[in-house]
Amino acid sequence: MVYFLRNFRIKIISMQHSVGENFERKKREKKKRELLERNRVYADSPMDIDNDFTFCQVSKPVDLETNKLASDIAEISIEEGSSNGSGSSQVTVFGLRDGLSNDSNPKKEGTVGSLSFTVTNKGSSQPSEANNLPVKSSGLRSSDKKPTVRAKVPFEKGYSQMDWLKLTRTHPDLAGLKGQSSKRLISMDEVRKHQTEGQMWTVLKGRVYNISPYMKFHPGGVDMLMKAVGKDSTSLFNKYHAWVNAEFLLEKCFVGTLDEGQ
Ligand code: HEM
Repeated sequence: MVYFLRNFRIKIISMQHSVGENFERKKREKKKRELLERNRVYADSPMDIDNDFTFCQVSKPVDLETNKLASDIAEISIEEGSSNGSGSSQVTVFGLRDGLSNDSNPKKEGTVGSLSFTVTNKGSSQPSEANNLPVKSSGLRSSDKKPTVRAKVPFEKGYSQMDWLKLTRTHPDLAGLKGQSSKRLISMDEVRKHQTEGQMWTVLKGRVYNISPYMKFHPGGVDMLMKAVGKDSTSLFNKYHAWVNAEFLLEKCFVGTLDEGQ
């Protein structure tokens, strides 16, 4: 009896096992069917469905043709007025590089992300006010412009801009006024007369300075600054460095105001 009961229990347990195994197998098959179904939907996906993976949406590859076109554009204008309300804009291009400017199809359409656009090649023609397009004075690309030659000269020991600032704080009379007031009008004739060692006058933006003490401190060199002596150097100054704060640098060299009436 005991033997029979034990056998019966073993049978029940093994049945439970096979039912459990069946259940597990069916579960696995269902999962596999689902994966196969997904694989059918993403048929052109290079992913291997037998492996564990995460689905991710990969955007379309960047249009290399559009990129190439963009690198060939010399100048571009976007006409907001011609936007057709569907997020598309009219882009006018000036001066495409050689080869592209003779394109038989001067109009190109394309999209970048959600932006769609039409590119109209105007060849080498210059934009003009006549056709209501923005005008660029030279029509040259910035890379075509000649770089301004920097002619800074190395300063002698003791003649740095810091040394100059120290001197302006300590020297009692850099302008060489010898007690005379700087609140007076100075004629151009008088400026011309001051071209000697220690008294080198120049006019800058309507103010007269004695630039003699600044000579050796000038970062552009003595020779350059000598061109300013005895004359109005405003245009020369602006040509080389309109950004320089001469009012501050030459504050202690101020001798008077130019009499513009003469
Ligand atoms: C009259 C008052 C002037 C003052 C206070 C002055 C001051 C300066 C300063 C502070 C710099 C350095 C600029 C920088 O580092 O960016 C400089 C550079 C230079 N200055 Fe003057 N300058 C004067 C007049 C002139 C004049 C009249 C000429 C030309 C005839 C000239 C030619 C130059 C040149 C060629 C450089 C170096 C170029 C460069 O840094 O780009 N400067 N000057």
